Amino acid sequence: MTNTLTMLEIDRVAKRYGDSLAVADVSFTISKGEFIALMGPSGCGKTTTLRMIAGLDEPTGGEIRLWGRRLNEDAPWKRNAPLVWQNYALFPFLSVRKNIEFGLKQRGMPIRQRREKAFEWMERLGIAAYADRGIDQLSGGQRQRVALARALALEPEMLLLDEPLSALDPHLRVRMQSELVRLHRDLGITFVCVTHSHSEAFAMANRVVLMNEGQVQQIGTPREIHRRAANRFVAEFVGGNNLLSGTAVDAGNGLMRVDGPFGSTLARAPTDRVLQTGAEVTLVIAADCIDMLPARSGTGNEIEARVLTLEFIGSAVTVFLETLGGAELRIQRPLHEIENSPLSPLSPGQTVIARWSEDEGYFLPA
Ligand SMILES: Nc1ncnc2c1ncn2[C@@H]1O[C@H](COP(=O)(O)OP(=O)(O)OP(=O)(O)O)[C@@H](O)[C@H]1O
Repeated sequence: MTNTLTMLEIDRVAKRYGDSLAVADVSFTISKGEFIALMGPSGCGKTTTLRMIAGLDEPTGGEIRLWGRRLNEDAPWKRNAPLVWQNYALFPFLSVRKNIEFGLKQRGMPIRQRREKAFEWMERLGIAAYADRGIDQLSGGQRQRVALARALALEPEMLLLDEPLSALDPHLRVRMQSELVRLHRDLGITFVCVTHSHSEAFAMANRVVLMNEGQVQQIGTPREIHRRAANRFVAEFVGGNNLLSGTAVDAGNGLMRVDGPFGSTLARAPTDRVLQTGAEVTLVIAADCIDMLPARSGTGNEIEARVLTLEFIGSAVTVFLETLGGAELRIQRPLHEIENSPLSPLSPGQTVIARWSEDEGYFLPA
């Protein structure tokens, strides 16, 4: 169904190269003003999907519609007004200003006007001081800003970005992430960004399209994907999840007991299907939903476990535990919480109680 805000429709789109199917039947819609991330592992078909949206590749099946109008056979230059591809290489022999002016010149904008426009965008992206420098005299972050200014100067309705931050060092990448989010918010342009990094996708996008092997695995807000993975692939790809395999034991009251090497745990029974007693199931519990206590509190699921290792990631700590039955559990907590816990100083070999409530876990589809 097309609603008034639906800008772009990717409708059962496929792309075949000889015998191999790079994109196999992908459907999703993009509303005006959204920041969409196309995310997935290498080779999943995300770049091919973006290239088809840009008109750089023609689909071998399905239809792409912009504001309800079929785009499949339109050459990129015909789409240029609404859709702009950000990743074309910069011209190394032209100055920053001339790089930004280039597309405007191609569109026939008079010299005075395109000077003004280029200046406006250089100011906006903080690169006006380098206007007359050559591209090879710029840092990676500055080049990234030039590429953005050049694309945005064309005033697109939709900006298409393919791994825009991949060439930057980690520190700069995080800064550019915030900058892209701010630009998106200030400009109201629709952004579609390909990335293989879930932290990047989740930090920037309103909605994430997660792909694998040429197919969409899940579409949702970062929170939805984090809190309710649609399948095993998603639960594993986004990281930070515990996948507990066990046997369902009927428990009643909307709860289901699951027994496995981690012990015995209760979770809300799924509402969309009936789980038979004895069925092999996989429960997902996000690492940040598990607490660590020095002793049992008598509420929720409580499993005794031994600390294996601790991993410090900025202000968060991932603690790897082993249960008495030999299952591995991971827990993610803020560093200050670990430091101020009665368990502090937490160290390998220590015994703790891992605790989570019955509402935290959910079952993967069979
Ligand atoms: N021009 C081409 N000819 C043949 N096969 C291709 C072509 N372009 C892409 N493919 C194949 O299609 C599949 C999807 O490629 P695509 O570039 O879309 O993946 P991706 O998810 O963007 O991966 P990456 O993150 O590595 O860029 C891959 O198996 C790739 O080898």
